[in-house]
Amino acid sequence: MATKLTTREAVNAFIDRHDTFLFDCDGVLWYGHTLIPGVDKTLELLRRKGKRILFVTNNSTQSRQAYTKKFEKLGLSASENEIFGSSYAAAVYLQKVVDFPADKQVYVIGQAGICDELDAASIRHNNPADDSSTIDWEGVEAITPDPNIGAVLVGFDMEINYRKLAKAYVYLASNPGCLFLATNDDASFPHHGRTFPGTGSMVAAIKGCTGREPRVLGKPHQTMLDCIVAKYDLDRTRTCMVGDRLNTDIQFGVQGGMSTLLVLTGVTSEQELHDARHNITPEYYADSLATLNMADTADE
Ligand SMILES: O=C(O)[C@H](O)[C@H](O)COP(=O)(O)O
Ligand SMILES: [Mg+2]
Repeated sequence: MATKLTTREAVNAFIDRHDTFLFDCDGVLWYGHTLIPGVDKTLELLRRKGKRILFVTNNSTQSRQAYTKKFEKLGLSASENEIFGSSYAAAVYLQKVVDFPADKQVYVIGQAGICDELDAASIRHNNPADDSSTIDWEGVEAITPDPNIGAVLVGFDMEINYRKLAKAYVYLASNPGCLFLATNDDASFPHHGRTFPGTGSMVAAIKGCTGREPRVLGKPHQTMLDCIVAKYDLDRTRTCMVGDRLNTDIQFGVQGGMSTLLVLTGVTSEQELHDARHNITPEYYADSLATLNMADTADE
């Protein structure tokens, strides 16, 4: 049963129990370019208490470098090496795990974040914007298998269209050796208290037509967490994953041997949390990350 943080004593005990906090971004820190009220004070408070803070986002639309500028614009501070996005996870996977061949190319469905991280890892790829126009059947018939495409990588793409789906389909259906990768598979995207189609919608379209399962590189899959734990030599038992989605953030933390805090400012409502149909339960939950601002500050 999840414990709701509602008192100063409970918040103090929660904070004292942890050395490191991994924060999800969309639905926890912000909606798009709007800060969720009070979270800036929470990050300041935790840093004043000497806590390590890292950011782990499934949002593939921006690179780590671009995210540092977003943090700055919202009055938050975060260095590039404190940010782990699913585009970075995909680039690390292709470079370090797959050792992606230099003479092959990745066909990307997605936005700048993926392209920038692949560039940083010296992995060749298409420019998704080149495929953003509509297509007729003559154009579809001109799409042919391409043995130079070694992987199809799918992320959040607000310009998804039939041309892109047809290319991904042809490359994957014609070549079983072509990798099918997804930055993440979140079903929905939290935006100002509502939800909209998430990356999982784009991934499902290609799963549906090819019948192939992608390797998903973002939360809840543990590859990204293993990188973070190794890089910072984290003690999982004194690390807390803070997120708004049960089947990515909280599952990521539970499977990773960490404690977990669900906040109700994103995709999960209190009613959904208590719905017994899902089997993922956070250790703690709170109305917002800003709930932690109740903590004592006397001992800083
Ligand atoms: O559809 C998506 O890609 C996700 O909703 C979005 O990226 C989630 O980002 P996060 O909550 O992990 O920061
Ligand atoms: Mg989120």
